[in-house]
Amino acid sequence: MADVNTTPNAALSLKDAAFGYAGITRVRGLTLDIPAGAAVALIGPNGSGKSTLLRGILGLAELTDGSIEVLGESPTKARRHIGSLPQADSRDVTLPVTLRQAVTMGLYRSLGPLGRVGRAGRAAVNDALERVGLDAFAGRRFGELSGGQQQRGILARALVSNPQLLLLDEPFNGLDRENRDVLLELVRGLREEGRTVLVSTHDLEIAQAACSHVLLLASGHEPGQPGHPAGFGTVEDALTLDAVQHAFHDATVELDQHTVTTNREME
Ligand SMILES: Nc1ncnc2c1ncn2[C@@H]1O[C@H](COP(=O)(O)OP(=O)(O)OP(=O)(O)O)[C@@H](O)[C@H]1O
Repeated sequence: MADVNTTPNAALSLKDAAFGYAGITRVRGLTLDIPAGAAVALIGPNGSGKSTLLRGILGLAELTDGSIEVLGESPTKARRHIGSLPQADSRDVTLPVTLRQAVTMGLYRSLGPLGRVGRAGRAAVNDALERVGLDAFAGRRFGELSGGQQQRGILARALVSNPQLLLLDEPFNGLDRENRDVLLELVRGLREEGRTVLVSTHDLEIAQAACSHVLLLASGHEPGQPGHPAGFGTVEDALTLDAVQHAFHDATVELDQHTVTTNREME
């Protein structure tokens, strides 16, 4: 098991990095090393650039300034070691396939679309389904599963290739308590295995319950200006009322042992 405090390797290294689209920077000023084995909660108001940063790590948003190394490589080269769960509104859940087939698609990057899924591949699919607690649903049509089950299924697809780095974009949104607890336990388990996890969330309880580190992003001072970091460190050091208030500037924030609420942005 990797110890996040002593692991010298950075899973992710950003130096004054900025990301955006069509030459327009949407999040900037990112200088940080994320230790291998850390679970990082990515927290910030709507539009502060959380998804853009996650897409930048995948090489899907443009690096408009600075530099980035992912698992010691460029984002594109590192992609084969990354499992990702995109935000719910960008997921295609209409595929006419079973849950097992949907999860098997997570192996295609290593096999190629025409490659054969051998015994090891089938075992990996079974393991991934078991991890998210959906082995009993493997033969169901994906579209017939509940929203929470679909979300867990997509997570199984991200896990099936045994990725070193997981990027989860608001995976807890809209989940009921049962689905949320399964996911929370899973994030803890991934971290214990020494994988690195970045999870964007509006729920500070998740940061406190499952993450070792937190990266707070604030939105630009004027509409259209890029987001920027408002704090990075261990959950104990960086998840302070001051830092959260800075990230959510004009919002009223309450931070207690379990929740942070603001008068906007967070549900
Ligand atoms: N594909 C895109 N093309 C151009 N601009 C984009 C694209 N995706 C996001 N943006 C813009 O980038 C900025 C940051 O958006 P992003 O989705 O990264 O924020 P976020 O912090 O993830 O917000 P939310 O909490 O609402 O998901 C926003 O101004 C958004 O309009």
